[in-house]
Amino acid sequence: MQPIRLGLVGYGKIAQDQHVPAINANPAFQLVSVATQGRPCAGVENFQSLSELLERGPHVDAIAFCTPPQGRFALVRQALAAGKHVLVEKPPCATLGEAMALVDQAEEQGVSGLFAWHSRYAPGIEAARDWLATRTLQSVQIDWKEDVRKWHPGQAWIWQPGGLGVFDPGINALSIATHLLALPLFVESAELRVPANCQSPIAASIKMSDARHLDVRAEFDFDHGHDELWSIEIRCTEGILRLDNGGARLSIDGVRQAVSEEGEYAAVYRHFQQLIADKASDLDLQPLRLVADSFFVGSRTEVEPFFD
Ligand SMILES: NC(=O)C1=CN([C@@H]2O[C@H](COP(=O)(O)OP(=O)(O)OC[C@H]3O[C@@H](n4cnc5c(N)ncnc54)[C@H](O)[C@@H]3O)[C@@H](O)[C@H]2O)C=CC1
Ligand SMILES: O=C1O[C@@H]([C@H](O)CO)[C@H](O)[C@H]1O
Repeated sequence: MQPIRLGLVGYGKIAQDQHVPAINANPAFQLVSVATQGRPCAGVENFQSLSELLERGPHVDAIAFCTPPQGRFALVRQALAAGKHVLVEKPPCATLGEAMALVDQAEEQGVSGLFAWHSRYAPGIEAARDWLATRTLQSVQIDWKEDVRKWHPGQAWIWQPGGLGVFDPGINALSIATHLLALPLFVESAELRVPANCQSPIAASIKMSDARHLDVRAEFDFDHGHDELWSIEIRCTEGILRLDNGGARLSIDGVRQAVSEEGEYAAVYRHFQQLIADKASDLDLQPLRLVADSFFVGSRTEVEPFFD
C-alpha cells in the first residue's frame, strides 16, 4: 500500500514537538515537503509558502496545517481547492464563519478533512465517555491552567485578534467536554480578563449549561505556575469522574482507571488515515462555537499588562 504523501505548513512548536514525530512513526504517511516561515524541516523539501509547495514541490495527497489560526483559512481553502485532504490544528480558523466555510468546501471538493481537536484523543477520554454514557450528570467543573511562557514562548500572535489568548489552550477543555457530554452546551455568562497591552484574554471564567440545566463551570488561566492544571471533574448521581493531566489520567471515585496507551497525536494521525480510507471527514465546530459565544457575552476586565 502506497503511503499518504504529506505536506506540512507551519513548522513551529507543535509541528516539531508532536506532528512530525507522529507522522514519522506512522508508516501510512510519508512527509515529503514543508512550507514555513521559520527554521526549515530536515530531511524533506522546504518552501517559503504553500503556493510554492503546491507549484514546485513533489506531489502530495494531503496537507497538515500547524500555522497560527490567523490567516489559516486562506491556506486551507487553497489546499482544498487543489484537491488535497487536510488536517487542521485547533482552533481551525480565526472565526466561526471561516471554519463553517471550510466544512462546506471539503464536502464540495470530495476530500477528507479533520479538525484536529487533539485533546479528544487523550488516553482517558474514551473510557470516560463510556462510563458517562449510563450515568446521571449533576455538574461539571473544568480547570485548565498553564504557563503561556512555557507553551507559547515568544508567540505574539496568541495575544492578537484571532489568537484567542487563554482560549487557545482552553478550547482543548471545551473539545473534551463537547465530546463527553450528550447534549449541546451553551454559554450563559463569561468574564474575560484582558491584559492592558493585549487583544485577547489571559484568564476567563465561563458558566455554561445544556437543555437539562446541567451546571458547567470553567476556569481558564494562561499565567499559571509551571505545573499545569488540566482537569475536568464530572459529578454524577452514581459517583465522581475526574480527568487529570489533560485527559491522560482517569479516576472514578478516586480510583485510577485503565486508559489507552496511545499518545494524542499518534491517535490523531491514525484517525486522519482512517478518514482518508473511508472518504469521510470529521470537522466539528462545537468547541469553536463555545469560544465565539464566550466572546459574544463575555464581560471584559482590564488587568495588568503581559510581558513574555
Ligand atoms: N504550542 C503548543 O503547545 C500547541 C499549539 N497548538 C496549536 O498549533 C498552532 C500553532 O501553534 P505553535 O506551533 O505553538 O505556533 P508557532 O508560532 O510555534 O508556529 C507557527 C509556525 O507557522 C509558521 N507560519 C506562520 N504563517 C505561515 C504561512 N503563511 N505559511 C507558512 N508558515 C507559516 C511560522 O513560521 C511558525 O513556524 C496553533 O493553532 C496552536 O493552537 C496545538 C497544540 C499545542
Ligand atoms: O493546544 C494546546 O495545548 C497546550 C499545551 O501544548 C498542552 O497540550 C497549548 O497551550 C495549546 O496551544
